[in-house]
Amino acid sequence: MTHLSNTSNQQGTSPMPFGRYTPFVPVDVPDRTWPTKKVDRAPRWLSTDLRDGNQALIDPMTPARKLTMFELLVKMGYKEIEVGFPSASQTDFDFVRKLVEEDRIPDDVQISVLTQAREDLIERTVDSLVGAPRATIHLYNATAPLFQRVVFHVTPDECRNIAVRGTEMVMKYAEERLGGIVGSQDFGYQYSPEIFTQSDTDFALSVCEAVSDVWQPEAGREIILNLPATVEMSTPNTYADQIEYFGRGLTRREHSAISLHPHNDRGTAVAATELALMAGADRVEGCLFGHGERTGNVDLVTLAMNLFSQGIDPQVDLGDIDEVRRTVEYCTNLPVHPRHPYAGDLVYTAFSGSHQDAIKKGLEDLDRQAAEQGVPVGELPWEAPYLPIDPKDVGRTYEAVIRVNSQSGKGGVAYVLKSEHKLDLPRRAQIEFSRVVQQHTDTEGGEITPEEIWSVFRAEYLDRRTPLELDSVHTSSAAGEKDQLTVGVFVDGERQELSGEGNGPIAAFVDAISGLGHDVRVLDYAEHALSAGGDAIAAAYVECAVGEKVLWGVGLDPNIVTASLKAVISAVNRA
Ligand SMILES: CC(=O)SCCNC(=O)CCNC(=O)[C@H](O)C(C)(C)COP(=O)(O)OP(=O)(O)OC[C@H]1O[C@@H](n2cnc3c(N)ncnc32)[C@H](O)[C@@H]1OP(=O)(O)O
Ligand SMILES: CC(C)C(=O)C(=O)O
Repeated sequence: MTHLSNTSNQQGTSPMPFGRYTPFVPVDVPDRTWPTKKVDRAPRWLSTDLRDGNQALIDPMTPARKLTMFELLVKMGYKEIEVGFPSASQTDFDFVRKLVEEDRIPDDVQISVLTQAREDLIERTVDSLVGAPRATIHLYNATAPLFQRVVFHVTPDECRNIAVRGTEMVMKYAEERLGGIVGSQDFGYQYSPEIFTQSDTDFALSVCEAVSDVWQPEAGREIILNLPATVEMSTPNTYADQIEYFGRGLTRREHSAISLHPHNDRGTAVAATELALMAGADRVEGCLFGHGERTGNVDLVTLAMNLFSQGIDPQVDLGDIDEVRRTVEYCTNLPVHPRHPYAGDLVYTAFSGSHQDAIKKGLEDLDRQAAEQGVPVGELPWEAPYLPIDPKDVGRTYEAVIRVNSQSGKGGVAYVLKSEHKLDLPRRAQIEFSRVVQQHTDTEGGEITPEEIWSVFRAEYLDRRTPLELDSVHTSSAAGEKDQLTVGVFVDGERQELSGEGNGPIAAFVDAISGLGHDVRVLDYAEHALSAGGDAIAAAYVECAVGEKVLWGVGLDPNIVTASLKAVISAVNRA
């Protein structure tokens, strides 16, 4: 048995055998220009959900699920859709036939089908397209030295020849079976030097040139040269260098679309794609939510939303991102991660206190600006702490933006009370109540839902009945004189009538209950209506010193005076 010894490094011996791995050797482009370029429009998109995405599923999609996915992609606005590998299985072949025979391909959509460079497979592939209004045939063979040596047992020339022969066969069968329409405006051809990232870039270029020599691209007869990062090999900049280098060396550039097909082995497919677009690529192939072989293809949703968040039209509709996610989850039978950019369950949610505080302030600031300018918030430029886009723009709501657990502070709790119950607690009351909630989360653990926050709030401030409960209130005041007040209160369940006087009803009430031995001083007071209109409920917040303790009370009542007195009672009962 071979035993791998640990590898030494400068620090000593590592438990990881890193010495087995060879650093990637990038193509040399010292005068690269892409780092200063900007992406200012969406590329041409091709969704390969029904091919690369489907071939990598534990349970490949049933025909019904394939159709659901196709319809989703069309509805979202994808104009190029790879619908399968018709020579792989009867299911794939039949699916293409279904689209063609049932006339399901909209006029502005180009389907695409993939084949290896093998005659029997090419013939079958072309047959699947008979009667199609338009389509692209996509041929591939691997150009990397490892594949030439280990998989195909060919020399570089023989490898190039596989691509050339394959292209000739596509043209031959298309002439025969499709009436010579391949190469017309509507029937296209695509070639991929598979494993482009691991290939010698000059060699991959020479194979593409040889394929183009056969195809003879010209105006109205484009060739798509698709340069896959079949396996992502290195940092995103190295892919961008390969793409710029390839584009510079390519002849007939104006009749060739340079296409990207990135995979995500290193977790940087999105970045690699964005840099490669800066390096001059025209087109991107990927899958919704990054499905596909191993770690997946580049994620089309993230790419599109990244453009959107920079003020660029993504050319696809993600206005109901949850619906897109649900459909993809149904078709693939795989869940989308809760932290998936833009679409995950948790990505518009803040749990931690300082984030919640900043988001709450940001959303309030937008509300204020909207009110000042008399426009809906949706018409204002988006700017909010911690939220790169407005969740509403993808059909998500603010409701779930802030969730509360033991990491949360006053901002989150206050946001929940305000958004769910219209209670706008004064700052010190927020701090006080967030400590109450903190005690709850520390004891119970986990998240506390808005319903639980409300029930803790009620129990703490609104529902205490002892020692005092207000039953009736009668006030009288004359100009220049102190307020006179008579109240009926239950004292530990027993009704009593009390009277007091003071500068205002609260002072008169404090005076009235002082006879019961309650030493109360009012330190701060705030009130607001919970809603507009004559029958609105008022909320009163009173900060009191009750004996030695300083604490808040809250009262709700249609009558503002009664609400204030209830707030004082709330503080006394809490004390
Ligand atoms: C990176 C990618 O995602 S590429 C797309 C990959 N997707 C798929 O493979 C899914 C669909 N494929 C299939 O169902 C099958 O591979 C089929 C039906 C197309 C072919 O099946 P089989 O005939 O059994 O061949 P198999 O899958 O084992 O392919 C290997 C053979 O094809 C050759 N081959 C592989 N790729 C290519 C290619 N692009 N062009 C020409 N020959 C190729 C291999 O060298 C090997 O040949 P050998 O048997 O002489 O050694
Ligand atoms: C066939 C090619 C484009 C492919 O799927 C890949 O290289 O990942």
